[in-house]
Amino acid sequence: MDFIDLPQCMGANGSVRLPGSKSISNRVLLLAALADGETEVRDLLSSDDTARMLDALRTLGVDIGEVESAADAGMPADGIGAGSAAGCAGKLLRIRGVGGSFPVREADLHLGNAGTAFRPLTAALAFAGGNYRLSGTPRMHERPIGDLVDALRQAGADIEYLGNEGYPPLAIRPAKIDASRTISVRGDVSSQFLSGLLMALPLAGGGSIEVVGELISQPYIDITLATMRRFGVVPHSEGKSRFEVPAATYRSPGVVHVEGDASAASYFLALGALAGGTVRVDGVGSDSVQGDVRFADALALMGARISMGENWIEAAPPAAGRLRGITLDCNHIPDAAMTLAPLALFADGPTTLRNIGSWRVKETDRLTAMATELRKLGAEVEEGVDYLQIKPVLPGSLRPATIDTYDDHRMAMCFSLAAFGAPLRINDPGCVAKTFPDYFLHFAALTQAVPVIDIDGPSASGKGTVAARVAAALGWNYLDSGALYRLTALAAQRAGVAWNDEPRVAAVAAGLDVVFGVDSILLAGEEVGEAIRSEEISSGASQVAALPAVRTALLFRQRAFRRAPGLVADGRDMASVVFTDAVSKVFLTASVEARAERRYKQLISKGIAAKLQPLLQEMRERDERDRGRSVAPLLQSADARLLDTTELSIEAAVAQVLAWARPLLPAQTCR
Ligand SMILES: O=C(O)C1=C[C@@H](OP(=O)(O)O)[C@@H](O)[C@H](O)C1
Ligand SMILES: C=C(OP(=O)(O)O)C(=O)O
Repeated sequence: MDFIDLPQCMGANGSVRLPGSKSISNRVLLLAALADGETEVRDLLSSDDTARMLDALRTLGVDIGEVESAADAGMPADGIGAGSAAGCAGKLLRIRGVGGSFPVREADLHLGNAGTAFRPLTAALAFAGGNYRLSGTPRMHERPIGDLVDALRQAGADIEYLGNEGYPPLAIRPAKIDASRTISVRGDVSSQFLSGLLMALPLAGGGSIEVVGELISQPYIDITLATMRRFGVVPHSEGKSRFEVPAATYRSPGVVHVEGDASAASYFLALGALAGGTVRVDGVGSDSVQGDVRFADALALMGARISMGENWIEAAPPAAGRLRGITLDCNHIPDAAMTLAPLALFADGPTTLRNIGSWRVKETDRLTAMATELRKLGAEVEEGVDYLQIKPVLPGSLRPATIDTYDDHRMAMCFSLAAFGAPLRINDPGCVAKTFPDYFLHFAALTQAVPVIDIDGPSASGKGTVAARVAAALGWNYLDSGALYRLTALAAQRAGVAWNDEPRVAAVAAGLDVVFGVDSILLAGEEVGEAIRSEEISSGASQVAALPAVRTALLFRQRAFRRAPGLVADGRDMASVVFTDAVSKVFLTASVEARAERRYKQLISKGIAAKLQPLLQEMRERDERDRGRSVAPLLQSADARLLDTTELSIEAAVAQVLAWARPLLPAQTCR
């Protein structure tokens, strides 16, 4: 399983230029493809969902060319919504419209899990007079489409379910289309059905639509109407329940500029509200056509300080105290509402997100997924049919955890925010590619991680003593990573597992039941501080540490020690593997003779019989093994400073490590 480990984050500030809006991008692509004339599309979102729409349109015979970059084109542009994301690393495309009918009349289209491709293309192709098969990911085949098919059939469309009734995949065949009678469509499962119908109706010569029952996610209909208007078709509507779509052909407006993605903005604004500084997003603002900009209102309700311009939004934490817990009907912001769930962990009281039943039929069942993963962090969560109530976690008590993301981009992005409370491992982070492939790069650039000082070195170099004292001097946490390998060796021995049995030792490492106290180490409830220091266990530790599966099993355990205000970590691969981004890296060593003598004195002082020569020999062998092992060999990282303690006192070594580190530390983490 692929994963990303996020260190606990202490602060956030800076600005992000948002990627193009997914909802606008896929609407613009479809209408530009159907229109008369050529359209230049600027700042299009480049992601899986738009790639699925582009592939489909090309398969249908639409001529789409990619041009250099938006910045190079140098032409004025009008936005869909005035707050366009100029300068964001979006694509620039030229689309030669087909003037109302796709040239390719038979095609197999794979539309991934892109609702904004699947639903509107189903509607457009139902009126296109060809033979088409539309399929998607296994999850897409679990996402309902029956209400849209029912509506299209009222106009005579010939659509067959190829799998389960009411769900993709679909077969569409040529049919006699007659949209003269009002088409009724349900809108309580997804607004994308109505959006698809609205955009397709001009292909059927126009017509009337009546929405039956409640319409969810209403602001997305405004995006649809705005995009249609931009392409020259002006529907009339009575509220959000009746629509008249004229008989008209879409006409290219020439150049279209896609504004930034308001749902993507929510993660950064939440970061600002939680951990700012101030975080600013560029590309959406008060002029945006996207309903998800109203996420900023929810943040304001929680006490965050929000400022907004036409094309930007800024968020900062409350002037005093924690965010407030809120109760909110989230029907109007179904996607951005997810971002409120991890924020609720840090509020001063419970937060209830209401009217979010549609979450159950999106990339995953988001209600259950969210509740399950929040609970892993130690939160108390109540999951209702269409609501979530989340109780906050006491400051400092969020549990480090491995978060599953269910192939849902928003789960991955939302949970990155929980790293404000604890180090996290996020599984399958690549799923963000659905709408925001670079998300984690932006997240890392905006956040300040808890600082780490790495102290690596060979055995008996004094690194443990020095590291513990540096940690005490700074008031930071301390990780003796060697102790985890020693504990693994001891636990394996006690379980009768041979130290060279890699899979079984790795399983022991993964399941270690350890509690580190100030002066104690409990293994399965038993004090083992002395037991793990024996020569036998030292040798066992060196053997199990050479097993790659054991090192992998212990990696996140070690990273979970990175808690505020800072961490001093000692070991052998802190700088090269575990905490590669440490603020200061030290390689602490001493001659092998000096180290053997130190170990000898240590043993004698504890009343343990020892001989210098065998100790020296063993230390040489251990050095050899540690240097020569294929995974994480003991070596001085290129960016680490060498500290030779052969002639140095512990006090002098501590003072040197501190003197190197102090100028590099963030101000709030220093004593
Ligand atoms: O029309 C759109 O662009 C969208 C509508 C919403 O879906 P529902 O209408 O299914 O809630 C939203 O969740 C989705 O991400 C995009
Ligand atoms: C629900 C979402 O996607 P889709 O467009 O596939 O419905 C989403 O992006 O959160």
